[in-house]
Amino acid sequence: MKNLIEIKDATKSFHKNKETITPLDKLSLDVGRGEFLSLMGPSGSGKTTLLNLIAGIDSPTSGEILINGNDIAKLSRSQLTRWRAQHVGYIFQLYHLVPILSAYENVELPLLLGKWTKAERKAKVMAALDLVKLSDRAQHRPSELSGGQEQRVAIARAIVHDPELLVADEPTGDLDRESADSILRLLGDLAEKHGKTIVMVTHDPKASAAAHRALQLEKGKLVGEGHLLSH
Ligand SMILES: Nc1ncnc2c1ncn2[C@@H]1O[C@H](COP(=O)(O)OP(=O)(O)OP(=O)(O)O)[C@@H](O)[C@H]1O
Repeated sequence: MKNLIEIKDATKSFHKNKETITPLDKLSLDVGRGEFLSLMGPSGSGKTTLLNLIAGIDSPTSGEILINGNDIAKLSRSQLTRWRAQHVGYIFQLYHLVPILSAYENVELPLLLGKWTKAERKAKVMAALDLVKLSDRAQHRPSELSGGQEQRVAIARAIVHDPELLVADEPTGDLDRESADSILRLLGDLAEKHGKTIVMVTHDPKASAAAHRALQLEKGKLVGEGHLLSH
């Protein structure tokens, strides 16, 4: 199977008072294995809603979300939580690191849910920190790191359990250009050298241009494809 993600007619709607809000409207989308995809679009166009459906944080009102051929829209809340812990890494704009823990301990967190021994955890954490080029900062706390380094720790935490899917919501939104570019190169490497499938929401055309494919959302529908900037 070539695609990791196959979304078929996914709709998400909410009822508020007597109004129905439809952040996603019968959206269909395929994402290949090892593809780095960016989603752009105006505020309120449904980008985060779509990302949350792909990551199994939320379920669609109707439609299918096939990941690896498995329709996660059919899973119960607890099945979805278990599925997510195994298959998805989430990267946030503001890193969401635990301030009182070291970089090492932050990266170790997702592994504490599994049944690895301490030595196995150590090998995985150090491999992830090595991949983001921060093994020399393992004992630093987030406040002792730059924004770009904090985001690298957050990426190490997202990949430490070796998920095939990474979702990133504005991962460079809080970074200066140089740090942003280095994070984008890292995400590109994770797709190209490590086979991760990455779906990234961004408002930054330059970040979007770093992806293999860029899609534009408007009012809950895909309206266009292509890069706003060339490489
Ligand atoms: N739980 C909810 N209940 C009601 N409406 C919601 C809910 N979640 C999202 N929405 C609405 O769905 C629409 C799309 O929201 P979404 O966060 O997906 O947009 P976005 O494209 O990510 O925007 P931004 O770029 O500002 O983050 C918005 O109008 C929002 O108010």
